[in-house]
This record gives sequence, C-alpha cells and structure tokens, in this order.
Amino acid sequence: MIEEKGILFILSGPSGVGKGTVRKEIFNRKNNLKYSISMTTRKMRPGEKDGVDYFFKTKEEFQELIRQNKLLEYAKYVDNYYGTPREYVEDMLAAGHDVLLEIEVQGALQVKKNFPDGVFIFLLPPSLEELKNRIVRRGTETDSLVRNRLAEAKKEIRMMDNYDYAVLNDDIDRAVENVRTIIASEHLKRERVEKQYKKILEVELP
Ligand SMILES: Nc1ncnc2c1ncn2[C@@H]1O[C@H](COP(=O)(O)OP(=O)(O)OP(=O)(O)O)[C@@H](O)[C@H]1O
Ligand SMILES: Nc1nc2c(ncn2[C@@H]2O[C@H](COP(=O)(O)O)[C@@H](O)[C@H]2O)c(=O)[nH]1
Repeated sequence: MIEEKGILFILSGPSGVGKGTVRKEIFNRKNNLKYSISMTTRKMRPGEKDGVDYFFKTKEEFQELIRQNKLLEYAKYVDNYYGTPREYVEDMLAAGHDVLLEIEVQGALQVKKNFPDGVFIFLLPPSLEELKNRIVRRGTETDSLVRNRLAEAKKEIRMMDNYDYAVLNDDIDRAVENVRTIIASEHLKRERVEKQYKKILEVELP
C-alpha cells in the first residue's frame, strides 16, 4: 500500500538569488507546508533569532549532530556548516504534512539520493551581476565573502539540470507565483495517483 505521506519540497539555488524572500512570501499566504529550520555554525546576523531563522550551533555541537546521524543532509558552505534536522522532517512527512527545505546545492543533491520522490526546485538569478548586487545590497557579507559566494554560485548553477524545476527570479511576484503553482500541481498530481490507486484496489476480480 502507498504510504500516505507528505511531499518534500526542496527550494535551492545560489546565495542571494532570493530563496528566503520567496519562501517567506509563500509562508505569508495560506498553505499546508511546514518549514524545516536548518542548523548552522555561521554567526547570527543582526535581526536573526535562534530557533526562528536557524538553530545556531558551535562547530563541536554540529559535528556531534553529524556523528549521531541527526542530520538528513549537511554541507560545508563557505567555511560554515549547514544542515537539516532529520527528526523534524521525517516526523512531519510521516504525519502527512508537506515540508519545505531551503538549502544549497550540495545538500539538495544528498537529499535527492534519499528522497528521490522529493520535488527539487532551482531558483535562478537573471545574471551573476544581479546576483552580486543582491548579496551586496543585503549587506550581510564582507567583500571577500561576496566573492566566495559568487564563486560557489557558478558551481551551483552548473548543477541545475539535477532539479525537477527551474524558476527564474527576475521578478519576485512572478517567482513566488511560479513556485506556488509547482507546489499546488505536484500536490494535485499525487492526490490523483493516490485516488486512482485506491479505485483500482476497490474493484473485485471476476
Ligand atoms: N526578484 C528580486 N528582485 C530584486 N531583489 C530581490 C529579488 N528577490 C530577492 N531580492 C533581494 O535579494 C536579496 C537576497 O535575497 P534572499 O536573502 O532572499 O536570498 P537567499 O537566496 O535566501 O540568500 P541566502 O542563500 O544567502 O540565504 C534580498 O535583499 C532580497 O530582498
Ligand atoms: N545544505 C544546506 N544548506 C543550507 C541549509 N540551510 C541553509 N542553507 C544554505 O546555505 C547557504 C548560506 O546561507 P546563509 O543563511 O548563510 O546566507 C544558502 O544557500 C542557504 O540556502 C541546510 O540546512 N543545508
């Protein structure tokens, strides 16, 4: 029997492309999604809150989580670790909730190995120039970190073919609508398959 589980959505793409902005817009509207708050060893930015934006951990704490297999995926990204808590995601999916991860590309590829049925969405910037402008305008990174993040971005964009969908974030409203449409249509698709599956099994053999 098909287990009635939630769908895992992975929103990914280079730093500064607008993943967080799109995600917040999606969660501002009515939805059936749960957001998985990540763990990180990076320093908290002004305005960020522990347990809301991330669970902020020391390097030692993070390494212990890895050792105890408590992370669904993790990656070292520009000198810091980032990872997804396993228990929350597995519990939510098992309870039938859809879950959204907002993660970089190395982590997304790990998730794909373990959750091939996940829906992988890549957010693409209009250009590297605009990506740089967005990171600089956000004002969270030093010049050298901007350079490192852009170098990662080029590698990440090369991996876009591994995703189910690519959404261009040139216009924020359009990008949000496109991601919402993907989420809704994947949902519908799975509901239809589930219904059909049940219908087939209801029929008595002659
Ligand atoms: N379509 C857009 N047009 C112009 N600016 C945008 C657009 N989308 C997002 N931004 C801006 O770009 C900056 C980076 O966006 P955001 O922080 O959401 O990116 P991110 O992909 O989540 O970054 P990171 O991966 O580093 O967390 C923000 O200042 C945001 O307001
Ligand atoms: N592999 C993972 N990547 C993650 C996770 N949480 C966030 N991220 C990504 O890291 C970079 C940098 O984030 P920032 O907050 O320092 O700008 C960005 O691409 C995030 O999406 C995670 O759990 N796993």
